[in-house]
Amino acid sequence: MNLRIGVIGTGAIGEDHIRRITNVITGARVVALSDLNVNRAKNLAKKYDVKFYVTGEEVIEAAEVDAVVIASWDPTHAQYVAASIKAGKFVLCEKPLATSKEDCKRIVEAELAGGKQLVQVGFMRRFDSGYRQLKACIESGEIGNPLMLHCVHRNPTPGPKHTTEMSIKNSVIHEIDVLRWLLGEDFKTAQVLLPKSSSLAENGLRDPQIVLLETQSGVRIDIESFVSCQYGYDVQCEVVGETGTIRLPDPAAVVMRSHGKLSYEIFSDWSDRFVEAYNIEFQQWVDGVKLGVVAGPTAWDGYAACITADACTEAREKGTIVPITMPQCSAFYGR
Ligand SMILES: NC(=O)C1=CN([C@@H]2O[C@H](COP(=O)(O)OP(=O)(O)OC[C@H]3O[C@@H](n4cnc5c(N)ncnc54)[C@H](O)[C@@H]3O)[C@@H](O)[C@H]2O)C=CC1
Ligand SMILES: O=C1[C@@H](O)[C@H](O)[C@@H](O)[C@H](O)[C@H]1O
Repeated sequence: MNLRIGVIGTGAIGEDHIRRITNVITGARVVALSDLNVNRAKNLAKKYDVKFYVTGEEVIEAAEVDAVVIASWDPTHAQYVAASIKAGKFVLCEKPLATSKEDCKRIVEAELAGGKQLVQVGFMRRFDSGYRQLKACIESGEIGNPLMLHCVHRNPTPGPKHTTEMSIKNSVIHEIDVLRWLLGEDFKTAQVLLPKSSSLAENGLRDPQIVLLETQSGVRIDIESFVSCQYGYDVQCEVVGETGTIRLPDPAAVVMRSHGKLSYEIFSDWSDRFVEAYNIEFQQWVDGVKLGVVAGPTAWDGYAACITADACTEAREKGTIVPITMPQCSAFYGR
């Protein structure tokens, strides 16, 4: 039987997820949706023949909704995740789980109190075949212990309300999660360096930024965040180990020799670059929910990422290295 899904937030990725659930994956269908942008949401409801609700809470509480997808703006996630837990429904919340560690902590506590894992966070890079290959290679011991990671996260242009803080809490949060998963350990310090800002970064945005993280075992990581790089969407990751290095592969692309140049296309945003990862993420989420389990990054992972992102914000504001204190993870989250 199809899992009946309610979607909250039908902007860029919300619409893409509706398309994905309807046309790409199996075992689920969208039955309800809601968005502050009523016209857009109603048009989508009509296109996909699903019920429109005025509020996200109504979607969560609707009798016909088995599970919820949250794809509204970052600061709205915490309230909808909390309402989903209260309603006892599985929920896939786009990243970040919340915009502060305090909100994440409340979510973790509510889930613990309910006694059942219901929350998955949309850290889809864990499902990307390139990152999976990196993880398998690290775990094989082929390059020895990882010592340093060099990462790049570039977007052509930022969204209309993008802030200096969001470069980390909305964007670099992907690296924070996927590197924590890749290395199997938490971080112990954060520092943020602010190079000369691009003249194309508007409204006082500090861009680029360099995030420096140190893991508990001493692995050093640098992440370049550049949200107005202009030329395309570019995600890179190199792991330097004791006996070799490995690098995240770019997605397969046609190589062109023409007009005296050798070239291949660079994607313009996340939706194409990680399309396979989103598809796998959603298929596994649906399959897991039907079995009554969360099959991806948990509320605890969302909490751990947010603690690290908050430390980065503090480090940028203070201009210092900030220690990261990770609370003891409950056995409930299997760690
Ligand atoms: N995993 C990933 O790679 C990606 C994740 N995201 C995340 O997905 C979320 C949505 O991002 P986009 O689609 O790019 O933004 P968007 O601005 O295109 O869409 C967000 C939608 O949420 C709606 N909304 C805002 N507050 C609401 C509320 N209280 N109730 C219902 N609807 C509300 C807005 O009207 C808008 O239509 C964000 O949290 C973002 O961080 C976005 C892009 C990629
Ligand atoms: O999650 C995403 C966006 O919200 C964010 O703004 C982008 O920087 C990321 O690359 C994308 O994956």
